[in-house]
Amino acid sequence: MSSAPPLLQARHLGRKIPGAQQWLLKDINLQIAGGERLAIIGPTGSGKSVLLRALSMLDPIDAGEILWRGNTITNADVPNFRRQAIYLRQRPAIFEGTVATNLRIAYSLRIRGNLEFQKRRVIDLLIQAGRDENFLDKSAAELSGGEAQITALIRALQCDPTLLMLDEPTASLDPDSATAVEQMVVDWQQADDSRALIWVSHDPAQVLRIATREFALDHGAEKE
Ligand SMILES: Nc1ncnc2c1ncn2[C@@H]1O[C@H](COP(=O)(O)OP(=O)(O)OP(=O)(O)O)[C@@H](O)[C@H]1O
Repeated sequence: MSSAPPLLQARHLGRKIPGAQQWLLKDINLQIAGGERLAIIGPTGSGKSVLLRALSMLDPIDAGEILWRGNTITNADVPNFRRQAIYLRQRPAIFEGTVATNLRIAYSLRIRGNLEFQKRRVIDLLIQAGRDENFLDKSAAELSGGEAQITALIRALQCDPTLLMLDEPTASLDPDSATAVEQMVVDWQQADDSRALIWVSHDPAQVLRIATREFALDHGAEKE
């Protein structure tokens, strides 16, 4: 029986403080396959965000390698990787205009040129996140932190990634909104078993609700 390589894999991954010798991440080995929802957990300052940024190829690494579907990701592979693996930081980038402008903007990016804005699907996602169609006309400048997170998340989901990497996506949401957003993301993953999710969280109750597996960090290394 042949087994497919994992979607994303880190082998002996290390990252130092830029310009210094001190390690931020040390000898990280992890992998995630389609169908999985991996929670990265650990105390404040343990390196969760640094790890997610490294895995999403946003920061250079100083040791080891990152593989996508079994192949090391080279600079030339990054656009293709970004089409399939979307990373969302805790405070998302929001552009001028309305929420709708922000959702349409994903399609103006060359790497996603074959996709079209699907209003019905967007409205369904908004409803799932506890908003409605009127939210599309809201000025982006007036969005709260939590509303910006919802906007960025829906912008990512409508791009049909294979892997979604989320850094505390509910950090600015009230408990009800957070639960709704958790369910929206879990539903997205469960709709297709080739999809996978990495979710940084420091909330054990949330991890129990969303994750199929955990990866615990402590001082930049996997917790024993
Ligand atoms: N570029 C950098 N230069 C120096 N130190 C850094 C750099 N980036 C991150 N750090 C440090 O690395 C440690 C881990 O940071 P990180 O943001 O990954 O923590 P975290 O586990 O996500 O914490 P939190 O739960 O508070 O979000 C912190 O001590 C942080 O100050």
